[in-house]
Amino acid sequence: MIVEVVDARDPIGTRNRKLERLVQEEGKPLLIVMNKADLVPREWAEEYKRKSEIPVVFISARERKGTGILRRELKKLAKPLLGEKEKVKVALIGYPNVGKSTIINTLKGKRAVGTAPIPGYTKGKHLIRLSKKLWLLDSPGVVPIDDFDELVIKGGFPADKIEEPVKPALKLISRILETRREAITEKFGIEEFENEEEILRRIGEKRGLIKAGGEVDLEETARWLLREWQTGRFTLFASEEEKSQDFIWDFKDVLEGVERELLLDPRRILWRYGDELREKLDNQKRAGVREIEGITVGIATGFKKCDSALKFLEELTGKTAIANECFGKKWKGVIAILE
Ligand SMILES: Nc1nc2c(ncn2[C@@H]2O[C@H](COP(=O)(O)OP(=O)(O)OP(=O)(O)O)[C@@H](O)[C@H]2O)c(=O)[nH]1
Repeated sequence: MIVEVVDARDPIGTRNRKLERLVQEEGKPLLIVMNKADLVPREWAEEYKRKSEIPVVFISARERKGTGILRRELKKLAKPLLGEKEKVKVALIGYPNVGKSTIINTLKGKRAVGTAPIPGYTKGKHLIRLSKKLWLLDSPGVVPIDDFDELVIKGGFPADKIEEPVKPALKLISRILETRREAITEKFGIEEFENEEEILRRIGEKRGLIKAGGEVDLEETARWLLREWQTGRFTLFASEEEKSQDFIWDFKDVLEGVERELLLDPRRILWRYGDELREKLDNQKRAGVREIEGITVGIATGFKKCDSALKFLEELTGKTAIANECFGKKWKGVIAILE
């Protein structure tokens, strides 16, 4: 089976139709995995999925979202083969830097394969067990890119090592304008412009990348922009603020319990509901807030730091935490009383 890994921000640029045709001609099952879905809005992803004639799954390997769906889809597609074969091998194929190694790590659940923002990092081959008969093969980004500027945009050549970065950066800007023009305004505050070069110059001005004579250092600016793009810090879509709205509010039960018992000391709440919360705790951000007799009780989990979880609750409620208790190992959560 073939899984074509694609960058969800640039599916047109990172899908390879020739490869897809070849796989289909061979009669092998093909699944398109749009990775880095955390960098695109959900509606956009769903629209894309609806239009595709090949099965598509959106995931964020880095945020460990959607991997359950991916596993299920792999098993579903493998089903017709599983009856007749001893072992079905799943091969991940894609351009460099689309996140193949990160996907493998996530599916395996451990840090099995090295990942790095430096393109071309994956070396050698690994077989990883997905189920008794289903095996995943990690292979390097084998899809060749002929055009150098395209190679850079797709992250196939580290931005810092490019000798002449301006041309690929201008091409990237032009690609961004084509895909989603507003991103330039949202990210850099640039509303009107003559052409790509003016955009690049103004980005340099904003970042203070100025040469000795007072002119904008276009090359440094180009490298910076390409680096932002390659590492995923520059997103075409939702800003961080919009993304933080994307929470699942499912502590209703716990909060109702808290209300019933009016246990307003967070330590006691944690003691009583700790196991339940720990069970629900993973890296998916969740939060719940409830007013109980003029006091606000809030729970948030799935954060890297307790402080961030607490800050989130404070911002959400516009109140200050007067007591809180932190919990969780890798992913942290907090339960707090806010006033
Ligand atoms: N935002 C975001 N970044 C991701 C995601 N998955 C991977 N990345 C980042 O993309 C970069 C490349 O990831 P890798 O897993 O090394 O990519 P690869 O396809 O194995 O790359 P090669 O080794 O060059 O073939 C790293 O900086 C990852 O952290 C994701 O779901 N979201």
